[in-house]
Amino acid sequence: MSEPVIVARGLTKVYGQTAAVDGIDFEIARGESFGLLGPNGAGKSTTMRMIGGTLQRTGGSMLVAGLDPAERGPEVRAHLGVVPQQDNLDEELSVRDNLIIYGRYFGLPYSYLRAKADELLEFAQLTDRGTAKVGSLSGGMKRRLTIARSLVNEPKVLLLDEPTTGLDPQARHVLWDRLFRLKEVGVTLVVTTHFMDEAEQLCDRLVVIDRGRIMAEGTPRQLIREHSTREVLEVRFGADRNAAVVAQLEDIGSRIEVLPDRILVYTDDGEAALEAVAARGLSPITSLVRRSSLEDVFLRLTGRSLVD
Ligand SMILES: Nc1ncnc2c1ncn2[C@@H]1O[C@H](COP(=O)(O)OP(=O)(O)OP(=O)(O)O)[C@@H](O)[C@H]1O
Repeated sequence: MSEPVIVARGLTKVYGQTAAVDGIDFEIARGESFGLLGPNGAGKSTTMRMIGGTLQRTGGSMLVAGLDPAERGPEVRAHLGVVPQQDNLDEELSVRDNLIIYGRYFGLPYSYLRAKADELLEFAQLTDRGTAKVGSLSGGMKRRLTIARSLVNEPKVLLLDEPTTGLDPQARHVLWDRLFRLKEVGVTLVVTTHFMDEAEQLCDRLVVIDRGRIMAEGTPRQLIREHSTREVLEVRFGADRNAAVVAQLEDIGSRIEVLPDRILVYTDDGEAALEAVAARGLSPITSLVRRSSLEDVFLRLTGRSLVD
């Protein structure tokens, strides 16, 4: 790995009796797109806030661009763009003024900010909405504006906490496209998400995090290869028949998972597994063969689904 831009060692945050983040280690390289994938409450936002220096850790160490955010918060934040989980734009101001006023917090001059705002509006595909009040924008537009705003000080590292939660599929794809562009010009992206497709789309490398601990680390492909089979056969029999059929499915794949609404058969050849199910005289209500995903990795590691 090239020289890491973020290094965490034994990073810990304890609230009362609860460890929200329980001694985690990770390194993020410059230009890398790094993900923290985990369900609600896993400790992702807490980790992000410790990186950004807005929350004090209770243990371990952390360096961001060679500086400790606990001691040098303002300097660290000058290197970072921060996109919080909830948009905190000023709804009463215009789209353009949101960018300019945010830039003033960094002490940037108006002459610079006027030109920068034009560039960022174009990046966010909001040029024709520059004078509109933020309150009139759609959720996807607000999200793009929040990202544009985070870029006003030209940060080399962007922290994105659940960037597409609450957006419809089309708005998510537009946002991913914008993030790809940033990645192309060398911005380091640190993304938290509980969407496995988002992690697969955006992240070069990720950690799977659950209850404040790292369960696994690698590229999406490595994680799938190490913790799952090539394919998965999903069959639905109806909840009342599940128990009766499970015993007959057990030796078809290398592993099975029984979820409330379906049974997952892990196998390298889903079609062959489906034929084996039919050969036993079992007829599922629906069946589907698909590639293994990070959701399967999470299920394997924790016994639970990413999204409740
Ligand atoms: N101020 C606080 N006081 C006490 N407990 C907290 C506080 N903030 C977070 N926690 C707890 O720490 C754990 C991790 O929370 P965190 O917000 O980091 O999770 P997350 O992975 O970001 O999930 P989400 O996607 O829901 O934000 C949770 O159990 C949460 O209840």
